[in-house]
Amino acid sequence: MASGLSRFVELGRKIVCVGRNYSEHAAELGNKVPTEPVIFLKPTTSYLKEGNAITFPHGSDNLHHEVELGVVIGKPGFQIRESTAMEHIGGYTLALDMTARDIQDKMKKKGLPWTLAKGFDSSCPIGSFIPPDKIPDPHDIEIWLKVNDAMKQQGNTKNMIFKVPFLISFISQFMTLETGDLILTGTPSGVGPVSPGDVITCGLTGLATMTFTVNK
Ligand SMILES: CC(=O)CC(=O)C(=O)O
Ligand SMILES: [Mg+2]
Repeated sequence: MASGLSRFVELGRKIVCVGRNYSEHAAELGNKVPTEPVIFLKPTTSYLKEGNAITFPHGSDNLHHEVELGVVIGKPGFQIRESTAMEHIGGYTLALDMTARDIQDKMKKKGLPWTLAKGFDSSCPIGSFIPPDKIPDPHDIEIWLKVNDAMKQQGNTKNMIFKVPFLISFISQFMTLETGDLILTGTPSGVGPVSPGDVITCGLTGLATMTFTVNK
């Protein structure tokens, strides 16, 4: 039986994303700090493993990097209480929420969903599986991203507005969380564009790094 990362990728479960979960990132894009989590989904076809290239989606000239802590669900649940939410975590991963910012801006202006801006093939590069015992507290991790060796994002998960147990509880009020589901917990500030040929390297300090190239 497959284990760890291969297990959650092979299961191909849903990707639930949290937006605007760091106040300095909400501000840099001119968004208000949310009073409840902003949630959206990526399809399972957006997963990308290391060794494969991130590809610009159709119609976009402004593709942004967003580095995020990913939480892998290890035990299914519906309407999970915040007090027991940590029991549902099977592990963690490093992830990118690649975003076609031009498409997203157009959709935001029209009040339409962000699906095409966030859910294109290769929009969810992920790193290796991190067992839960390696992260006793998901709210004390340095998270960073470089483009071609230039540091672009440097944050700490302690600055999340909505913490992981709250997010698990909130999301599961609406949809069942299944084993292998991945929750992307939002990005710190410093998001910005990438170009074809760029190399993105990112990490959770002391825990994980990963590298992806960008293709047109
Ligand atoms: C503005 C966004 O794209 C929201 C998002 O994904 C985030 O991580 O914040
Ligand atoms: Mg994001």
